[in-house]
Amino acid sequence: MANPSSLPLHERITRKNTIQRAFDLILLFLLFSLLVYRIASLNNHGFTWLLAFMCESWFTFLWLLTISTKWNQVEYKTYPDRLSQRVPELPPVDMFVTTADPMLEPPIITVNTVISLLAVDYPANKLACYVSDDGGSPLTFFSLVEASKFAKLWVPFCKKYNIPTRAPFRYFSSESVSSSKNYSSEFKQEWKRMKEEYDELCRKIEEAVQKSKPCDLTGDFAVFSNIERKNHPSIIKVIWENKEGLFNGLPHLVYISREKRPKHPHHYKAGAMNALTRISGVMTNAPFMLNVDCDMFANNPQIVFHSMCLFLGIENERDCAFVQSPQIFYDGLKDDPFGNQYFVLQETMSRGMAGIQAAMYQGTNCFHRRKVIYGLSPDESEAKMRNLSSINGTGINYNFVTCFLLILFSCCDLCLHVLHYFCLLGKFIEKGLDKNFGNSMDFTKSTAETFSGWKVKTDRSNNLSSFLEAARQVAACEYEYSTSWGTKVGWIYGSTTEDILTGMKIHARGWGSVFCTPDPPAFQGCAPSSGLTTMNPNEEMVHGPSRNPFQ
Ligand SMILES: O=c1ccn([C@@H]2O[C@H](COP(=O)(O)OP(=O)(O)O[C@H]3O[C@H](CO)[C@@H](O)[C@H](O)[C@H]3O)[C@@H](O)[C@H]2O)c(=O)[nH]1
Ligand SMILES: [Mn+2]
Repeated sequence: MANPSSLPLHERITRKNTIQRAFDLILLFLLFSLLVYRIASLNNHGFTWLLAFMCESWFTFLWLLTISTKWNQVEYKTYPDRLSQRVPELPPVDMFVTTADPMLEPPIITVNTVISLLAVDYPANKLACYVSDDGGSPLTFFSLVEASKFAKLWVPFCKKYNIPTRAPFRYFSSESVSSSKNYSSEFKQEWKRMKEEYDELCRKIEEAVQKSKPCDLTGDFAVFSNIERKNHPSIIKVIWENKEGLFNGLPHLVYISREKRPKHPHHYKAGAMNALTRISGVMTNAPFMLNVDCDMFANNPQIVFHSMCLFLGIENERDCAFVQSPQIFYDGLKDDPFGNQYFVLQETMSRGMAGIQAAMYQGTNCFHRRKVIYGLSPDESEAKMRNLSSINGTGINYNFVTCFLLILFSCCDLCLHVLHYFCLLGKFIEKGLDKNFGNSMDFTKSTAETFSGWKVKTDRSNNLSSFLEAARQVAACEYEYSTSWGTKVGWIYGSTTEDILTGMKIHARGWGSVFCTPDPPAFQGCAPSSGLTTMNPNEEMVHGPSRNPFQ
């Protein structure tokens, strides 16, 4: 039997699509025959023949592109069970959820997404969930506070009984255990309690939705009094902190509403993602970041493990800047009359693109390497790791004065620490990195950690609240001025489809990416129920990038 520690974490399997390829080639042959026929008889016909020839040439060109995106479809099979043998310590992951309007995106949906993330099978002390609320709404904050209370019961229940669906609204809509004989009476009792607790949570949120204010705006809620949606300071609240760093506890949960002022552009979702990146950088600074829309819950509790099999198992880091999972919708209409499931896009094109070089970034259901979002190319990343990791004391290029000081103070731990810190920052400022990322010392320091491959590390252990002031600073609307946020760093501005621009920019730097399709599906969302609501995002997707092609 093979040694378990030498088994691969994933396999790349090429799909057999011989019949499909044969059909595609026959069609291509027919198209070329038509073009040849047009050219051959062009003289006998007039301008209309030429026009038809031009149109058909364009169509043939598009057909060639379509074939090439579908030609080499690949699938990645992941083996999460092997992770514990191969990786002694799993890396932390910061999870981002964005919401913008509690009326259009009901808080109970956002809450379910958040709960499903808090309950994933991954060491809880390696996870932090950040919720960005562009609505600046006390209702969203109230719902999250209540959700965190419910999650303290729900998460242990899910882990104890290995519950397959961890978004409670989905779980309770499909499972009814009271009449079934297959369950133990202990489970039935706990299930009943969970159901009651969840119903209570729904009731509280529903009540809050009906009122003009969800509760008295005092205490933690006082910041929400007298603010407008588009005119308020940064609001950052640590709702729950896994202070003891419990492996089986509840991950950190942080509420964020970045500063908004009428005269400052906020850049929609891309702006929210960049604020989330900076705030999480200051607070937990995990090397991997997951981003989901508020209506996309984690459907496969093992999804973080699956993604880690790809990130950590890939031979060459440059082949995996991000791990994208498809957007799949539950309870879709039979035969998908409005095309909500994007079957061709998800099933053939995305797998085909992954086979050529890289899966597309779809804006949600995606894990990124933090350093990729910071704008590094694969070559720069390798160079920086070599260069900056040396600051940690192994082969550092200290000058004479520093060496003298080092010897002088070597008996004093504190002085060494301070010296080390200034060397690190000095190197950053010398390289101009602070100009790209803005002038927050805490954030600059966290970027240095990211670039060094976490060989230099600040002890942030479980003291999120002490970073609140720094977090507010990087959430301010003026923070990005004269920096590279939105152009070279972070999510790219200037398009309604920030995902396509950001993904293309990452690929243009030389990174590849991977399409992750575990069973059951990684994430699921709520499908639009009418044709018109489907057409909106489709129109955005098709026209978004071309509205600003030079970004
Ligand atoms: O100012 C804003 C606007 C939107 N959002 C959030 O961005 C997400 C996506 O916005 P939505 O209007 O729902 O767009 P969709 O068309 O449903 O989303 C698809 O298309 C977007 C643009 O291409 C991608 O960003 C999304 O990830 C992708 O799911 C949602 O969570 C919103 O809450 C913000 O946080 N701030
Ligand atoms: Mn949406």
